[in-house]
Amino acid sequence: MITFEGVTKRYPGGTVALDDVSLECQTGRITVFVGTSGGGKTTALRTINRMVEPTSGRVLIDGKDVRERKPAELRRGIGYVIQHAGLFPHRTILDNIATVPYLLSWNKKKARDRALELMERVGLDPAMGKRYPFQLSGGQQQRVGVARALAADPPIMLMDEPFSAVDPVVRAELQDEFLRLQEELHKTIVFVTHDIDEAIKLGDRIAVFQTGGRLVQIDSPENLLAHPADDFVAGFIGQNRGIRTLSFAETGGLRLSSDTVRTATADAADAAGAEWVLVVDDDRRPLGWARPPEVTGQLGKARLSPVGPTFQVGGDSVRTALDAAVLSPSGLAVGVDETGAVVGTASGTDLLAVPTHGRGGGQDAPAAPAAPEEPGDAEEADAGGAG
Ligand SMILES: Nc1ncnc2c1ncn2[C@@H]1O[C@H](COP(=O)(O)OP(=O)(O)OP(=O)(O)O)[C@@H](O)[C@H]1O
Repeated sequence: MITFEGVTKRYPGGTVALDDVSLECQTGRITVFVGTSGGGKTTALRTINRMVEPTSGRVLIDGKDVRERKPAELRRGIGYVIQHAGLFPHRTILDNIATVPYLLSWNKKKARDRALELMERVGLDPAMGKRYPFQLSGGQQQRVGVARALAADPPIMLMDEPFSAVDPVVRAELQDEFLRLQEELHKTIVFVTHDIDEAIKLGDRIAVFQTGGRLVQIDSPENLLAHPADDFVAGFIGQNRGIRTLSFAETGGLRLSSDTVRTATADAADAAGAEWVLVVDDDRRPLGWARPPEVTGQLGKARLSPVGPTFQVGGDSVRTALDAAVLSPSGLAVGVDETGAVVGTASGTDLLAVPTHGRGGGQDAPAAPAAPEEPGDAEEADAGGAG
């Protein structure tokens, strides 16, 4: 657990980057810092590994003040990933990943074996190990950055906009793989982003910072969407709040209808009353939508409209199912099981009747307003270090 206790940071010149921030980052979970530009997210992140020293207040890791530990030793136990990866340009990919193991005096073979293992873990071909950073794409460089941060298996990872510099498709891939990796590794992760969608996708908890370094709300994504603490948070989350809330509603309990489902060999007369029927093969795989009033003979012989996106019952959220309904020619979403066989269909109204409930995690009190203080004179510590 990482604990911020009344942390304030005033830079020389008077800028208040953090204003009496108190919060907890739970062990083994992802806490995301979001908010306006200049809201203090990066400053907050860097107080954890002592790249920034607070003017007042304390940061504790598992109850111990980080100031009791030497910065270099502290940082070896904390992975750090930044935008553009920050790789050493004149070192090979393998040596970049092995940076911290080398610092820890592992022998060269062990360090390189670990680097190779991590390349596979983050989805990189180990053959790339001999290349230099400039010979990799932006997305590949970010993967190297993640591998490097994981090299010494630190329990904590600090990630400062790690996926911001890549295009949206690569970004979504990196996010998905990051979540898969976290399911295996259970690191305590603090992740900075300015992108609320990224925060909602990745965060177990989201901390929203406002200009002036004020923590406005820390909450689960569901609660943040459902109960923004104030107009600032509501505005920051933006429109589509209701639709986004549906990302957390599960389709497992949905009652699906089979009334509209027919096999390809069925006769159109059998579905005469229906405006649309979903035609399926013998394994109940969806083939397409037919309009019985316009079809004579076997349904499978009719001109079928494409099924469009489907949703996996119990696996996908109501938001995905609703998207499938909107894009379906019939207005009905097609629910399938894990083999792709049709379970049944649901209308938009059926889907919206599903209760949305949280994944857990109560609403914390927002940070108290700052007490006025004299400007501090703490200087920023060494801002380098890849560990
Ligand atoms: N070394 C520094 N010296 C003086 N002021 C600083 C320093 N670093 C940051 N600041 C100021 O502190 C405030 C918070 O900066 P910080 O980088 O933490 O914000 P942020 O929320 O991460 O912003 P962004 O989303 O734009 O990266 C800003 O006003 C910034 O200009």
